[in-house]
Amino acid sequence: MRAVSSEIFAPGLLDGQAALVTGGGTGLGRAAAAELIACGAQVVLAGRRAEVLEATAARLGPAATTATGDIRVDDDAERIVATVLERHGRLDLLVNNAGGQYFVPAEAIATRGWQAVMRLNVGGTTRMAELAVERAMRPAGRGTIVNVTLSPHHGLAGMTHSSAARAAVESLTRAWAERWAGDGIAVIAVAAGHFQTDALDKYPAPVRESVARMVPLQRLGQPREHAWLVALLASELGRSLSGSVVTLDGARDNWCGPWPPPAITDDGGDVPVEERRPAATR
Ligand SMILES: CCCCCCCCCCC/C=C/C(=O)SCCNC(=O)CCNC(=O)[C@H](O)C(C)(C)COP(=O)(O)OP(=O)(O)OC[C@H]1O[C@@H](n2cnc3c(N)ncnc32)[C@H](O)[C@@H]1OP(=O)(O)O
Ligand SMILES: NC(=O)C1=CN([C@@H]2O[C@H](COP(=O)(O)OP(=O)(O)OC[C@H]3O[C@@H](n4cnc5c(N)ncnc54)[C@H](OP(=O)(O)O)[C@@H]3O)[C@@H](O)[C@H]2O)C=CC1
Repeated sequence: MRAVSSEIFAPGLLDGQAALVTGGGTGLGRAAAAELIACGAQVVLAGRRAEVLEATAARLGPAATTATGDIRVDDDAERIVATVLERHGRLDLLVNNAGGQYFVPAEAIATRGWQAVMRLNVGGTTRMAELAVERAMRPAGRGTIVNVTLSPHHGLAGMTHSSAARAAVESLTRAWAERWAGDGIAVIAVAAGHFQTDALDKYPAPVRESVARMVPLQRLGQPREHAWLVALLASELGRSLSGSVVTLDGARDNWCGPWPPPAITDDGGDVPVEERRPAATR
């Protein structure tokens, strides 16, 4: 019996599927795992901290199990994928969600910091994708990989190392989609804007306090919204979206300052609208 059903998808949308969600113990990964389970999938949560994974698995119920490891370490990455196959005999969906960075001005990024961000976001994501394809998806002739990246795409002050890393992942997404199409494998990137997860607590106070104002929608994204998109991409529709970067960001990509821009607002704080020409001159 299904413990919790999806709020928006038909029951059984992902029945029989086995999914691996890296970084599945927290935030966006946990929300994605919960929605995949609500749609009928079995989910393996991967991450470095066993206790975090176990707590999430207990919360999500018997369809969730765990595999501890560091996606940057080849032996760990191999063991995580092997665990999924031993447990379920298949891997239909890899959500490459584990990733991140630290907040720092571009000119202050140390070489080791740049390398750490690249190793996690590009190296770890690449290795997990390769292993999923080699060990499970190509032999099965089918699979879907969802790579979580970052919006805005026009550069993000304080996270330029991550912007560069995620641009690389989006480029790889397009290349993999083309390369693996003949193997029945779909590859899609989800460029997440600013979402309300516990991870935001680590950012400097002025960033935390103003981040929602940088989103034209004027609020942070909710993890369940991201999770719905991941479930949709795991469905049949994901196959024809292969090679795409789907941006889920409340229009953040379209504006790079606070919204509305203070310089153009009227006394009430609203964006002014131009006057229409008189009807006779239109
Ligand atoms: C003004 C413009 C405003 C724009 C505001 C936008 C705000 C947007 C916020 C919302 C968007 C949210 C996006 C998210 O992604 S939230 C998810 C966040 N989660 C994570 O980041 C988790 C994963 N992150 C990490 O594990 C680490 O950050 C890291 C990627 C660095 C990997 O850690 P690792 O353990 O490999 O690295 P080390 O700690 O060993 O460090 C290696 C070197 O990295 C440098 N470093 C690391 N941390 C810092 C720091 N806090 N400050 C400065 N330098 C740092 C450093 O060079 C390390 O080398 P050394 O140890 O030799 O010093
Ligand atoms: N929240 C937001 O606004 C946005 C988030 N994103 C991205 O979405 C993803 C999830 O973010 P969010 O949930 O907010 O943040 P979290 O920091 O909660 O998620 C990161 C997850 O990845 C895991 N992880 C980190 N490094 C490794 C590693 N080397 N090997 C295995 N697992 C690892 C962490 O678990 P553990 O430490 O136990 O290993 C954690 O569960 C990240 O890629 C993030 O950059 C993108 C845009 C916006």
